[in-house]
Parts: sequence; C-alpha cells; structure tokens
Amino acid sequence: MLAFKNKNILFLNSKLILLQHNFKRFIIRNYTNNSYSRMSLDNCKKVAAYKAVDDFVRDGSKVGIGSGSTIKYAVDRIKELGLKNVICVPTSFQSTQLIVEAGLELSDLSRTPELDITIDGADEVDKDFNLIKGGGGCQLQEKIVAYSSKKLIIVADYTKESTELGENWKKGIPIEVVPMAYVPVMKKLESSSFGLSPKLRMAVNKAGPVVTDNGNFIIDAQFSKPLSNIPQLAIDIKMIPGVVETGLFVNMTKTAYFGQTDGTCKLKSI
Ligand SMILES: O=C(CO)[C@H](O)[C@H](O)COP(=O)(O)O
Repeated sequence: MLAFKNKNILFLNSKLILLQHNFKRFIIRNYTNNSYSRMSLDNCKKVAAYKAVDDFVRDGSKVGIGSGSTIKYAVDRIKELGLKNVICVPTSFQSTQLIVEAGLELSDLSRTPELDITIDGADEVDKDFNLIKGGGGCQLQEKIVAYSSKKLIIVADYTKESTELGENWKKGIPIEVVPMAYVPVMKKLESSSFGLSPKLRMAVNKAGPVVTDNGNFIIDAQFSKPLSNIPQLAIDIKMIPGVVETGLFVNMTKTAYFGQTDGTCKLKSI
C-alpha cells in the first residue's frame, strides 16, 4: 500500500481522494481511471449529517438524537468535533447506544425537557416538509423529542427528497399501536376512506411481529394514490383508539439536508 498525504489530498494506491473540509464545505471524491465515481448512499448520509452538525451543534448544545442509519454519522461528527458540554437526548434504544458508545453525555426529557435542536433522519420529505418517519419503528419517541426541541433538522440521502409523500417511499405510513388493538385498527384503516392497505410489521430473525421500544406493534399502512390533506389524515389516524402515534410528521421541521451523489449537500429550508 502506498499512501501520501498533504492538507487536502490523500493518495492511496492508485486512488486519489480529495479531502476538503471546513465549516461551509465537506467534499469527499473518489477519483479512479480519470472519472469521478458516484458516492455510495452511506456517504450521502454522512455528508448530510456532518453538515447539519457543523451548522447547528455548538459547545453546550442540548441535542435530540434521532434514530436510523444516518444519525450514526451525526453522533460520529459530534464526537469528532470534541465539543464541550453537549447534552444528548435519545429517541430509541439504538440512539441511546450510539450516544453511550461515543462517550457523549446522555440525558432524558425528565432532566432536559427543553432541547435546542433535534437532528433526525426521515424516510421521505415532501415539498411542504411533511415527513414519513418510522422506517426503524422509532417514530413515537422521535416525535416526542422533536416536539421538545426548538428546531428539528432532517438529515438524509438524496433518495428521501420527493414532491409528494409516497413517490419514493413505498412501505407506507408506520403506525404504532397498542398490541391488543392491532386487528381493529387495521380493519378501521382498511374500511375507511383513507385508501390505506395496512400490514402488521413482522420481525426478521425472530418469530412474530416487531415490538417497539415502547412494547407496541407497528402497522405499515400502504397507499396507492397520493395522500390528500396530510394534516387531516395525521389527525384522523391518531384518533383511532389504540393508535399511539403515526409516522406522519406535519409542521415539525423547516430544514432538511440531503447528501448528493457528487459529494455536495443540498440544504432545503423554508
Ligand atoms: O424514522 C426513523 C426511524 O424510526 C428514521 O429516521 C428513518 O427511518 C430514516 O432512517 P435512515 O437514516 O436509516 O434512512
């Protein structure tokens, strides 16, 4: 292996990797055979998470830490920056683990009920900043923590940006339900005018349904036509007895970072 490095350039065998990194820009490009190869989806997530942390997390920040694969990079970046007195409130067992493993200060909403920001991923973000969340089954705690924050900042790869919900995310709206209510809730969703096809989310490598961090089940409610009046739909679903929370996040964020395949980050804000 042959390696050579200066401030902005790293040569590794036949590959030239350009590293340029400051508050405003973060670019990693992989140059092989005279052409730029497109970044992996994971790198797109990393670019978005790093940029959001650089822009919003400071010494003493109280930060809600979302869940999913993108948020791992935000935790990595908070650790890497070596910021002082950052307090982190998790949104799931997974994010608790990330915070603890990174050696960051772990808190909860009882001790830290008011947060400066929450950084979290999303399964889809539409043109009006309506979100579908809960692909990882954590939407209940994610919504509570986001609601306790002055700002919710979404970090995602470019595939999560869409015009209408359902354009890219085909798995439906994740709905957390009390276990004893899952059959009547599914029947209600099916028979109502919502146009939803509900399915109980089943576990992988374990028999039976997925059980959330709160001991509940998840129903994924698929829809075949574009959702109309999303704010009303979110209320109507939530009103069904047995529904604990939906993965529809309405009016909760105004800022989203989308990592792009060329290594740049697209900031969308209203
Ligand atoms: O809502 C979530 C978990 O409940 C996640 O934020 C969402 O599924 C996005 O995950 P990823 O960062 O892995 O794409």
